[in-house]
Amino acid sequence: MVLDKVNSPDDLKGLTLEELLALAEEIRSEIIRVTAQNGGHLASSLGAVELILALHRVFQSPKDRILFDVGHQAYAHKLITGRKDHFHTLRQEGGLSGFTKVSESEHDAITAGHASTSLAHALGMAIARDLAKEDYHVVAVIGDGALTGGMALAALNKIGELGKRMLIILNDNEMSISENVGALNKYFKELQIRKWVQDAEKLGRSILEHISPKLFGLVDRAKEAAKLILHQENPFYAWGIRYIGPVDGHDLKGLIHILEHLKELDGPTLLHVVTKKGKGYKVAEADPIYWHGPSGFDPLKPEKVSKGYTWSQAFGDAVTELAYLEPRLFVLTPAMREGSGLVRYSVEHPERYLDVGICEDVAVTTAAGMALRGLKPIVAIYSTFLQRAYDQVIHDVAIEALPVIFAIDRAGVVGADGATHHGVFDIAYLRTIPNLQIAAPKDALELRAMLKKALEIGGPIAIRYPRDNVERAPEGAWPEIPWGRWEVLKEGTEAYILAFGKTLKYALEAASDDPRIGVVNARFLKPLDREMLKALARYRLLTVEDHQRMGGFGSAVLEALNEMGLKPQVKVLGLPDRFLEHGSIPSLHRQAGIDAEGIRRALAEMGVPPTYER
Ligand SMILES: CC(=O)c1sc(CCOP(=O)(O)OP(=O)(O)O)c(C)[n+]1Cc1cnc(C)nc1N
Ligand SMILES: [Mg+2]
Repeated sequence: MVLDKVNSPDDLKGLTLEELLALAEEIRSEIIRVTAQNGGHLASSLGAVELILALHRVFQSPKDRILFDVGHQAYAHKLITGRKDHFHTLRQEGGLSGFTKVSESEHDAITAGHASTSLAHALGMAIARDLAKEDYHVVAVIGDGALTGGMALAALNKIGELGKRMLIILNDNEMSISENVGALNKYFKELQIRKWVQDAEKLGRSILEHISPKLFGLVDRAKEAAKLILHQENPFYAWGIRYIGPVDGHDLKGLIHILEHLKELDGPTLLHVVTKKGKGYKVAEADPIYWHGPSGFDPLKPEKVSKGYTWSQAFGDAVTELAYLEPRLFVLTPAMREGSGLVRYSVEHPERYLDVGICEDVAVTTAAGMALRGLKPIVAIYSTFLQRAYDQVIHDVAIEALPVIFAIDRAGVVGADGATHHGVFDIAYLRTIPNLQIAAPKDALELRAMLKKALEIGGPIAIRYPRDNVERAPEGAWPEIPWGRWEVLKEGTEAYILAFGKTLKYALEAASDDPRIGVVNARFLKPLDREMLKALARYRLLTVEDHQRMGGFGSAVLEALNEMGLKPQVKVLGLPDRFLEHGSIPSLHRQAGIDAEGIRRALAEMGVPPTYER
């Protein structure tokens, strides 16, 4: 195997083209093999194999810095940068991260996971390089989806103005997780269709075959002039960035050739490569949406597997039905149609559905604009990605108490995607915002009740729910819910567990048949149910949440007790003040002590030990 000979990118330099092509196929097989057992970002990584080999052939990592936006497409990069013997641990507890991670390898230029960060990182690195009068290349690989993010477009604006030497590789596969959106995306498609651009490209390259790279700049300038004369208003020119392409992102020889030339150029250059998401694996090429992130499959007989009925689907079903009852309802997603359970809704209500691209800030403020003009928008968004729109929640929604609902999916630890994706800060970053209410349903029925009530009462409301399966609620069921009121699920004589959201199941398990332990579904965090809290203050109280301990639900309870002048014995269970890495959700909960065992331990520490050894 050629891969056996590759322990660092330097080992690529001595390989023949045939060996490189063979290596690409070996890498594809290894990516399929390991993703089949561990799950992971299969289609994106298969589509970037040739590009990554060409980059590491031409540039000298780690001296040259090669950045991968989102970092989910970088499995080939991991395999050729000394991690092939650990690749089987991908996304497993204690194993390799599923994204690039600075602390994992000197070849990982950035810690990624959230989209659209690579260009600003690259700008910063180029400035630092030039200030230190050092000499290395900065190369940023960014997907067409990630390029829809405002951070990326704003960074381009600055990069063009400063004219720093760097190479931006636009990996255009016309896909985000769903089909990509946006005017730029439409323009790229047009570019690929305009045969003459490709012919001009081929002409330019064939001339280069016979002349020295030095003149490449001339040809490049000539092409620029040609494009300008032909009114080829290429947005990158407006940004002051040299645009080259589109070129075939799977033509290894051609990529090496053009990268050799581009590395000689000064100033910022964007190379537009066209790739096929899922390249080299038929099922993934045919359905890059499902195979973007499969959770595991038989590599010889790859079939889609159902993950069971999820909270995301429960949300999708509820809003799809609600839209028939409430004509002003409008649902927005920042590029997460499938993940947020909105496929059915987008088909049944296309005129009241909007995928804004990977720009959560735009999603929230667009919703604010809609609310100001009479609509009732719901922003369907992962907890971790809502972090990208914090100011918009405050400035554009909460100050005017607009009727925007935040359906916060993936609230809590999310498992194999790890620290960049755990949704464990939203309570802390939302609960201090005036006018904004926060709730967490215990099941799909309560989710339906909360969504319907939230539409009726208006005002910004955040409803958070976990990455988990949930029992399906009957279609048409719209139970009433006493807004702001908690629910006692089990009476107790000595202590009460106040559980918020997902941890309720652990609380019921821990209390099980122990008459001393009561359990409360503390489903409203803002407003807290102060009346019930006051009534329970004569017991020992244990709060538990799938969220950072600091600033979470428990903090809110402590503050409320303090304001009411009540001083019961209280213990707060939550996630520790560190980043939890990737691993299985139950294992991460166990490590954090918020599972049933952890709750029992906490109760014992409070003087209410289990009635018998378990
Ligand atoms: C992994 C993850 O969380 C991905 S990968 C991905 C699509 C990226 O499309 P791109 O065209 O850049 O790459 P491609 O897959 O190669 O086509 C999204 C939207 N997400 C979720 C997401 C949402 N929002 C933000 C801020 N970051 C991320 N990572
Ligand atoms: Mg893409």
